[in-house]
Order: sequence, then C-alpha cells, then structure tokens
Amino acid sequence: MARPVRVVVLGSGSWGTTVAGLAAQNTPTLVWSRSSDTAAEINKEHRNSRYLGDRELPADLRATDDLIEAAHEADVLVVGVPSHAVRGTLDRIADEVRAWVPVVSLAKGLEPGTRLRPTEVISQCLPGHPVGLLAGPNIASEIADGLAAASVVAMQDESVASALQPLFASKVFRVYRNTDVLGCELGGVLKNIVAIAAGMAEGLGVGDNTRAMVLSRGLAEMIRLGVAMGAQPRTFSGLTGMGDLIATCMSPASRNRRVGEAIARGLSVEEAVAELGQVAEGVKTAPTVMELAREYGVEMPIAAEVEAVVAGRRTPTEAYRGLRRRAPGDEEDLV
Ligand SMILES: NC(=O)C1=CN([C@@H]2O[C@H](COP(=O)(O)OP(=O)(O)OC[C@H]3O[C@@H](n4cnc5c(N)ncnc54)[C@H](OP(=O)(O)O)[C@@H]3O)[C@@H](O)[C@H]2O)C=CC1
Ligand SMILES: O=C(CO)COP(=O)(O)O
Repeated sequence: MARPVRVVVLGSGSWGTTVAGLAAQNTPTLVWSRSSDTAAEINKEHRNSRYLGDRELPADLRATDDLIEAAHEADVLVVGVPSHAVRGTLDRIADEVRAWVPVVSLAKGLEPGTRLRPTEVISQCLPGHPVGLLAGPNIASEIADGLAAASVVAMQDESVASALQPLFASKVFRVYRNTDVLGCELGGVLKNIVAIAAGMAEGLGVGDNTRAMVLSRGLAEMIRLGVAMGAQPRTFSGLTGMGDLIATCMSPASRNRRVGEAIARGLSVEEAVAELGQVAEGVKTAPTVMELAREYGVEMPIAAEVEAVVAGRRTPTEAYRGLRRRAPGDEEDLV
C-alpha cells in the first residue's frame, strides 16, 4: 500500500498553523516554526498560544524548528510565511526539496522591491515545481474555531489541484479549484488594501452605505488592475475576489482592517502595526500596488489614498475628503 502524502507547512503564524491543523486531519502533517518554543508548544501541548490562543490543535500535528528536516519530509510544501519572507525561507532549502513536490502559497502580498507575487517568487526559488496557492475568505481564527468556510486551490495544472483539494478539505471547509492563478492571487493581495480603507472608514464612524461603497468601488479597482495584468475578470466575483474582500473588510478580526481602524484612532502606522503584533500585508503592499497601477495605466483612487496614509502623507480624514472630491465617472468603466 502506498504511504500517505506528507504535507509540510512553512510558518507557524495564525494561518500557517490553522492550515496545518486542517491538513493534519487528513494526512501526516509537519509545521515548521522558526521559534523553537512554538514548535515545542505545538508538539507537547497541541496549542500555538502566541497566534491562536487556547485553541486546541489536532494531536497528530507535528512541529519542528529544523527547516532542512521539514524540506526533506515534504510531499506537498505549503508556504505560510509572509510575502517578504518567502524568498529568504525558500533560498535556504532550494536544494533540499524533491523535484516534483507541488508548492502551495498562502501569502497575500507582493515581494517588496521585485513586485513579484508569492507564486512567482516560489517559481524562481524552486524552478520546475508545480506552484499554486490556497486563498479565499479565510479568517484564520474562525477556521481554527471550526466555523464553515470555503477556499480555492488555484493551480495551472488541474490534475495537481484535484490531488491537493482533499488534503485541506473538511466537512466544514470546502475547497474549490481554479486555473486562474494570477486572478486568484491578485484578489488576495489587493483586498488587503481595500480592507485598510474599510478599517479607516470604520474608525471615522460610517454607515452601511459607506461600507458598501468602499467594497464596491474597491472591487472595481481590483478588477481594473487585475484585468490589465492579464487576470480573468470573472475570477474577481468568486471566493478569492469578492468573497475575500467582503470577509476582510467586514471582519473585526481582520488585521488589515484593524490597522486602518487604529490609524483612524490616531495611531501612527508603526504604532498600529506594533499594536497588532501580526502581519498586515496591505501596509507593505500598498506602495507596490500603486507602482503597478502607474505601470499599467489604471486608476486606483482608494488604493492611492491608502498608500498616501500608510506613507504618512495624509490622515484618514484627508484621504476620505480626497475621495469625495473625485468626480464620479461611468460605473461600468471597469477596465
Ligand atoms: N491569518 C489569516 O487569517 C490569513 C492569512 N493569510 C496570509 O498568510 C500569510 C501568513 O500570515 P499569518 O500566518 O496570518 O501571519 P502571522 O503574523 O500570524 O504569522 C507570521 C508567521 O511567519 C513567521 N515569520 C515572520 N517573518 C518571518 C521571516 N522573515 N522568516 C521566517 N518566518 C517568518 C512568524 O514567525 P514568528 O512567530 O517567529 O515571528 C510567524 O510564524 C500572510 O501573507 C497572510 O496575508 C491568508 C489567509 C488568512
Ligand atoms: O486574508 C485573510 C482572510 O481571508 C486575512 O486577512 P487579514 O490578514 O487582514 O487578517
């Protein structure tokens, strides 16, 4: 009998640990933590208190602080470190991962400097591997609590995606497939910036109509840039686009939204990020996205205001005033 597929998750933050917990219910799973204390806590107490509080992890989820050991074990490699750490982590194991191993990114940001998406960085570090991502409206704490949700494995090769789906799925976690890797990945990246805007609106005190406006016009910006870069427009109406946008903008647990709220309360960006103690990818991604918007010649007024706020050039109040000054154009003018 063939031995079961072994999943290895790199990164033991809130989402890496949660995804490792999902996989551990289906197949032998190992999570790599750069913190030996966290690895020991997962192994001995079946918890990750730094990121997931008291929540109990599956007893057979194993953890290690040895990155090379983790790389050797992988039949499927899941990259769950933040976007800025993907290259540094994978460069250390480029010669240790077996050639055919599929690699799944969880990261929702762009690499600072190169402007590359995480799957592109992975392909540079681990050339020749099937590379895709798992994304969707997936607030880690809710999934760790066992609340129902859905996600998407995006992979060019559908047969690889089909093999990956059951590794992450559960009775309450539905995993779909999509071959539009670019569109699915950009959805996860771009919604974080809109979520910062939504958080700022929340902090300034808004009504549901304003919330809906930020989401709808934010989605229009996501589609505009995504389509200019070559993504399928339909992808943005699915789980990785509109779905993730709604979850992240509406959830008080979203880190990006919380950063926006904290800035509107008067904290500096640095103070807001420090208060959070976790990654909010939209902060680092906003300037990179505005570089792309200029390169592709698309208008992204909400992202532009968020970028100005995180760069310290505007306050949230000034940003919303700036948006109100824009003359509304044709609503259907998406691309
Ligand atoms: N949390 C969520 O709900 C979701 C998150 N995502 C995405 O998943 C990715 C990971 O996020 P998440 O788990 O939430 O982040 P967290 O902030 O919760 O955890 C980050 C993890 O990455 C580790 N890490 C940070 N910097 C480095 C580095 N330079 N080298 C190696 N490891 C590093 C941290 O280690 P240490 O603890 O030692 O600092 C920690 O284990 C992000 O791109 C995020 O956008 C996607 C869907 C849902
Ligand atoms: O991507 C997420 C939900 O799908 C998590 O969003 P935050 O990083 O804003 O918490």
